[in-house]
Amino acid sequence: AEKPKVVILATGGTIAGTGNTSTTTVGYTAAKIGVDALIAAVPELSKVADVSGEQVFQIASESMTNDHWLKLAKKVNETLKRKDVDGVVITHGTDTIEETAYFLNLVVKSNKPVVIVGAMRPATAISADGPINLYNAVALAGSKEAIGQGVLVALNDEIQGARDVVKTNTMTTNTFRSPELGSLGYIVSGKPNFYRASTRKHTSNTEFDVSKLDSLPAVNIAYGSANANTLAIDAFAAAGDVGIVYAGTGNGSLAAPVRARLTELRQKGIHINRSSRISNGPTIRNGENNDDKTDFTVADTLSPQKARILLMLALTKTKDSQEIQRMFYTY
Ligand SMILES: NC(=O)C[C@H](N)C(=O)O
Repeated sequence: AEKPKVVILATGGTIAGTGNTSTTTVGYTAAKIGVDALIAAVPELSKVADVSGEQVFQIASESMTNDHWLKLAKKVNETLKRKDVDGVVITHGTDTIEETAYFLNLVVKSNKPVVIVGAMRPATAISADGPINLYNAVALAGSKEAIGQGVLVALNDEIQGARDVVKTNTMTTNTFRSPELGSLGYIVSGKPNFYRASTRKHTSNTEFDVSKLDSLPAVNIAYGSANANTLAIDAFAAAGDVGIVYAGTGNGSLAAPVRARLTELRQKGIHINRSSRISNGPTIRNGENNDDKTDFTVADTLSPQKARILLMLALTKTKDSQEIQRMFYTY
């Protein structure tokens, strides 16, 4: 049978990183190796797909920006439109992999597989995880099973959905988890096994279109703690942010002075989304906070960093809080 055609779009990260010695697993340099060398290091790729590579960026993913995302999304959409392409793999740093995955999950206009992959150990390390992760990602991107599943993250033999995946450990290779809601499946000897699917809309079924956008609305995240003050949110408002995601304590709860100032900022037209600094459970509307009265929205189970993405995209479509809240329950 003919092999699937998979394009690897490389963006940098530790998967393309090099250290001084084979035992260097911290203090290495990310984003050093080009896409051709990444592919050449895994000759087994040719068993599962016809692969070609393209270097899109060469950065550590902590430096990923909205502009990078818009360029990458356009590149992915362009690539997936090609009749001679069955799926795309994106190599990426792990620090913001979950954010890029969720952004693409909302703006890719295709049912063809998109798989994002990274590594926790640099390419030069003993037992580097990059090569097996890349092999699994290519196998997944070329599979029939991955069609229509939304953007997927594949590391450590696991398949995670873009919406729910989180980096949960700063250094281990099993860092990617979808806490409580669960991973989607496993890749066993290059064969994907799916056990569940996301019920939230994604890719071809969203209302977002970035094809004509060259920037995204300014939205930043402020973080709640004991002794919270309004310095960060005041600075965001002064800088012209049109939205603020507040990573509140507990169920997105807000310290009294923070709540008062956010209420004023909402009245001035800035959109306020309550999320939680807790990594599990939904931020619920109208709990201790009367969101109907303050006209805030809540993030549901999205982390603050993913709520920022959805709020930016929502603000490209509407300024209406009820509409935005609907989107938070849809995607
Ligand atoms: N493991 C990694 O890829 C971390 C690196 N700082 C990055 O995100 O690019």
